[in-house]
Amino acid sequence: MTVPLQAPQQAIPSSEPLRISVLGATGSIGTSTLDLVSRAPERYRVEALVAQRDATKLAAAARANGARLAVVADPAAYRDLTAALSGSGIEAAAGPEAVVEAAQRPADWVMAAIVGTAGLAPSLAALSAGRRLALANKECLVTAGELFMRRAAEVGATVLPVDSEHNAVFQGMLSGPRAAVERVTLTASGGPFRTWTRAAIAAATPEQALKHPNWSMGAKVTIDSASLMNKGLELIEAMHLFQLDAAQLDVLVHPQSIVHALVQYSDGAVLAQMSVPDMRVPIAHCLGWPVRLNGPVTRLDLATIASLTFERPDLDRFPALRIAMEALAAGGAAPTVLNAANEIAVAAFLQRRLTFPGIAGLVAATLESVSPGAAPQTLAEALALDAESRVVAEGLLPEIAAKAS
Ligand SMILES: NC(=O)C1=CN([C@@H]2O[C@H](COP(=O)(O)OP(=O)(O)OC[C@H]3O[C@@H](n4cnc5c(N)ncnc54)[C@H](OP(=O)(O)O)[C@@H]3O)[C@@H](O)[C@H]2O)C=CC1
Ligand SMILES: CC(=O)[C@@H](O)[C@H](O)COP(=O)(O)O
Ligand SMILES: [Mn+2]
Repeated sequence: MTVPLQAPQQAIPSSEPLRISVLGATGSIGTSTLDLVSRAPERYRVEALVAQRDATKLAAAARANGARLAVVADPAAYRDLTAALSGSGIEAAAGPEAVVEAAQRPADWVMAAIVGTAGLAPSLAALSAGRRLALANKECLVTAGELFMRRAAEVGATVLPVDSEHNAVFQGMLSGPRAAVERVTLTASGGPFRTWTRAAIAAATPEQALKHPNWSMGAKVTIDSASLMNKGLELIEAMHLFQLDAAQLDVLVHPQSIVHALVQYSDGAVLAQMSVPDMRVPIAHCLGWPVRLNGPVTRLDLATIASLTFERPDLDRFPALRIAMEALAAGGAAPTVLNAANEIAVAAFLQRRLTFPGIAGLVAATLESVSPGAAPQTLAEALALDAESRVVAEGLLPEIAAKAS
């Protein structure tokens, strides 16, 4: 099984607490997940919580939720973690192998919310162990979507889409039949620069780019939203999750972020999924699946919102979306190169080593310099091409930074 596009007719019996693990527990998605879990502690048993190096936050979350194991990827944070967990009885571990082991630990439900390609090996490990995987980490699918979804099918693992648009598509497709789905539209807020001129965007600072109009998220996805690269990554993510062709997918800018996606059927019906922009809605959908939980979010009040507006994306002012669409159409390993270059470019922009337009510039230049070839078929192949693309992008960075300044 992959994304379960038919809801079971009966709820899965649940006399035992659901054993859950959260990869990326200290981040925006991880925190929202644990917020839901902490509201019904009798229903869940927290197994493993994983972060990169924020030992203080991780230990606090582990204590608050009675986790069995807390893991930091960065071995340098291990001492702080053991100190913060002292006397709690919670096991501590560190290093990339410990992260993969935590992902494979017996659990009924695993949230994959590590940011970037760093999340690929642990997410794949959880999937390969047959866990029900709530997938927030879109970079996994952009880098290695073919092999990721193939592995899910081979082991019969369930993949539940967490990304708000993909969760909306998942909900829209449940009305089925799958074969009657004609078109899928992902909405984009347009980001903080939606109405800015090209000249103003060229001078945008990290602080300005980090001010998302509607969502509170980690830095990397927030910068991707500002460049619209996020929507490009999401088109590739949707293609893999729902086995769609590039021609069946499109993007509509919707500044209110109330409608998250549209699924159009062969009879002309279009299903839209709506909610206030709060990730606890799609996370709760995945946590409860196939049952609907009672969610804590503000209820949608359309009369107060009054108007929902839609416009086409401007690919001239936001070239990152065009580049991602071209990588999607090119297929093969182009998305792997695109994702790696984008991770380098976003980090460089946040470090003020690159201008905002330099993000798209560096991704385009990297795609021109690396011959992508066929889509990676193994984790080793995906990680090798990812590493090679990062080296190329780092090498091109000074030239692109000079050009774009
Ligand atoms: N935030 C959102 O609303 C949405 C996010 N997503 C996707 O979900 C993923 C997570 O996003 P978000 O929560 O915003 O990101 P954050 O930056 O807020 O959190 C990232 C998490 O990953 C951990 N982490 C980073 N690197 C590693 C590593 N090498 N090994 C182990 N853990 C690591 C961080 O730990 P530490 O704190 O120690 O650094 C942190 O817990 C991204 O792929 C994003 O695109 C998708 C839709 C919406
Ligand atoms: C919440 C979520 O799913 C993000 O990926 C969101 O899509 C970001 O907003 P944009 O629509 O601005 O990209
Ligand atoms: Mn999204």
